[in-house]
Amino acid sequence: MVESSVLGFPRIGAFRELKKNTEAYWAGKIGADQLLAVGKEIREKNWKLQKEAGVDIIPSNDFSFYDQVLDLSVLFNVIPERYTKFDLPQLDVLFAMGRGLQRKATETTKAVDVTALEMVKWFDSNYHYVRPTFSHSTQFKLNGQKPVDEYLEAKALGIETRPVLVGPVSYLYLGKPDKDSLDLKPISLLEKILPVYTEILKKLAEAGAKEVQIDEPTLVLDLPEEVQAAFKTAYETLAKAEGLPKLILTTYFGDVRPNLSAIKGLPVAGFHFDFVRCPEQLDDAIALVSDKQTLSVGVVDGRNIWKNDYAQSIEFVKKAIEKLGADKVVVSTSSSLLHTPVDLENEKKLDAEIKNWFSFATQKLAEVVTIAKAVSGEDVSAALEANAAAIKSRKESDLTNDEAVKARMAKIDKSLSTRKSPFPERLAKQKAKYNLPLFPTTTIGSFPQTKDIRINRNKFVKGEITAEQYEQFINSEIEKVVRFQEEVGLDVLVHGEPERNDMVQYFGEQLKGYAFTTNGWVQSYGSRYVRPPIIVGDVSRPKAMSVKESVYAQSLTKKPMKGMLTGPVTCLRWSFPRNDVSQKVQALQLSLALRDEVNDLEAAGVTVIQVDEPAIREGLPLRAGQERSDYLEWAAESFRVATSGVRDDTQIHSHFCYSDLDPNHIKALDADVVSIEFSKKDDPKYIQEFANYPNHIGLGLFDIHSPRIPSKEEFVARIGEIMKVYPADKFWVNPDCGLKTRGWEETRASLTNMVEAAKVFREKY
Ligand SMILES: Nc1nc2c(c(=O)[nH]1)N[C@@H](CNc1ccc(C(=O)N[C@@H](CCC(=O)N[C@@H](CCC(=O)N[C@@H](CCC(=O)O)C(=O)O)C(=O)O)C(=O)O)cc1)CN2
Ligand code: MET
Ligand SMILES: [Zn+2]
Repeated sequence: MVESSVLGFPRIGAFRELKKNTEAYWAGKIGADQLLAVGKEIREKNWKLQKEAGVDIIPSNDFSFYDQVLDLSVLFNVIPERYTKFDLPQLDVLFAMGRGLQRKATETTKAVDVTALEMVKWFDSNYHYVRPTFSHSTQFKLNGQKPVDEYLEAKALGIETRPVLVGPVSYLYLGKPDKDSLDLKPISLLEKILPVYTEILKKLAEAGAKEVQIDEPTLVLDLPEEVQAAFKTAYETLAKAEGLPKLILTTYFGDVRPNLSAIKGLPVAGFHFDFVRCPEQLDDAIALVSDKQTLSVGVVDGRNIWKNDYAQSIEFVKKAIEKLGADKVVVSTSSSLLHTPVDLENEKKLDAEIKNWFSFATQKLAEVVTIAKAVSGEDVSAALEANAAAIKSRKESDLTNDEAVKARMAKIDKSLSTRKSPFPERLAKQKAKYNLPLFPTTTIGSFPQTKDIRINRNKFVKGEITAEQYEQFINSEIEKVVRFQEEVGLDVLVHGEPERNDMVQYFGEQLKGYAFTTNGWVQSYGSRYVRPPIIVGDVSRPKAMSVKESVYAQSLTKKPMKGMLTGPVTCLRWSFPRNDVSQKVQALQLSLALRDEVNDLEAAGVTVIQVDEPAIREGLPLRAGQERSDYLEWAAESFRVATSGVRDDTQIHSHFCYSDLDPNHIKALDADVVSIEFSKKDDPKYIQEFANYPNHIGLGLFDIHSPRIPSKEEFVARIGEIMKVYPADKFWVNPDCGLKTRGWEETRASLTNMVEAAKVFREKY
């Protein structure tokens, strides 16, 4: 009998219970006990759901109140000193590391003021992890035993689970040195961290765990030699320790082949590979596995929502069984299901035909179980027939093909992706037109999405207020934001995006070729979730999407107003994409739709236009090579197709966040001004790299994930530091990213301080 396994299940709850309670806890509305109880309930539900679906290998320790990598940092005491000096309870230390904490002293507690750790993209997904931050003084030791507690919790429910841990090499390699230890290479800490891994693994074994899923996703990256070598050191050391559970070395999101020599012959009990992302690695994976090891075959997609093609998966798994034998093969999800919505059954508004093409996390449980049964020779013919019919229905549907879009795509050429003049000429015309001061100040687009805004939108969606009432409400929000910016003294204004539920979903909802969910939430970071819209067919724009709001905002002020759009690559990356058409084709279709929008904005008098591409780095293929250079080409081309239909004196802005960027990649977009997240970038080398960026640039000056307010002096110090290497006449002053997750009070205070700091430099230069 071939076993089925799941690498991780969404932890947000079917109706965002985790978000609601976490935020209530932060607001002081519920206590820690209640939050902990909610976590426990979610875990129990998830385990039971998997058990009832018939999954053989069920994960534990896939739950987290914020992020699984941050959990490990707390567990291993990788906690910079600045978080430990306030005597906070451990849960609050964890949240302070994740999102910063600033609060006044009370009679019983000290004042706290600490910024968050850096948050970065989890590989090429829209999930973000909190980057482990090491210093020379880091002392590894166990703080508690979360993985053991959760294993025992499941066991008490009568459910045997397989705990999940990020492995030592990936954990170190995904980290970075703290500001006080910039010369430290995290991987050099391997020997020091292995004892705590040994200790927690031993405790798991003592609690009864037979096997542990040890995630080493960095194996799908191009790794420096010392990191490759670290696998041998790590896993041979762990194998020597006595009384440890079996380890399943788990990789996902890509191709492991270039690193096979690093893991060949390692003393582990088995390997997991992602064959959805890279089916071509099957033969090598089979060859890697010794007769004592197992191969977990990831064929059910943890990153997308399309129904599994059973016929194809069964044939695939059978190839592994033929070579290795049924007892050596496990059928699995490709990665954790964290990246998919919880349950398709909670979608009440999806068109029935389209809904039948989808599978969310709960449905995927049945998929791994059915495939495992099928390859074990059990009769699952009814499920196979229904599946084949759904796959066929999608292939043949008229909903996916649009001849007009295809005809327009065929006509894309160089003229469509080149601005009329090179940057220096455009710059001269833009300077004359906008006459901005040195160190111009601006924001990235969104202003606080208050409860009031969400409630009004919710009423509108439910039909409790009319379209006119809603429009009036949005207009009053726009006016408030415009007046606020004038008052604070910002130079280039925004309308604040109050009409948008999300920067991608909002456009998806207006584009043809898309489907969207009402409850398909996926965790993006901490308590922030998204409902990625789903690209089901060829994409086009039936009518203008953002012109009305931007024109209204511009009508309220003499200062330049930025039109605000989400770029083609980001629309693609933050949607669930089609898997029957290339990403390039989907991005170019989106770029044509956006080009029309950009041109309409210009024609309506909105002539500073920001086209955000925060996901451009995330889309970069994980390994260097042909696929990566192709991506860089088509990603930049799509941006330019969207933005190059405008006059020279129309100023195109773009914005990027959450990644280590390469200025050369950004250069290819040829935007006039870019703003990038920067406040957590401490490495002077990185600042230097951006000093050579040819067009104008705003290096983000404060972290917008944290409610913390930087003082004017802090801004002055930071700008001063950057000015040591940076040409003053190219520098814009702005936050890291949009302010939608912030409250008004912090927003007002931070922006006031930021503008005051800009004035200091205007006088100086
Ligand atoms: N797609 C996407 N990816 C991104 C980003 C982004 O902005 N969008 N930013 C970066 C960081 N990631 C982020 C992801 C989400 C959020 C975020 O703010 N999400 C909101 C939800 C946004 C949303 O869809 N809001 C809807 C629904 C809001 C809602 O919950 N409404 C209530 C009703 C109103 C109420 O009582 O509050 C309900 O449905 O129950 C709306 O405004 O209309 C949240 O989790 O709170 C921010 C950053 C990278 N990736
Ligand atoms: N314009 C968007 C905003 O300000 C850009 C966000 S990038 C994640 O929210
Ligand atoms: Zn951003």
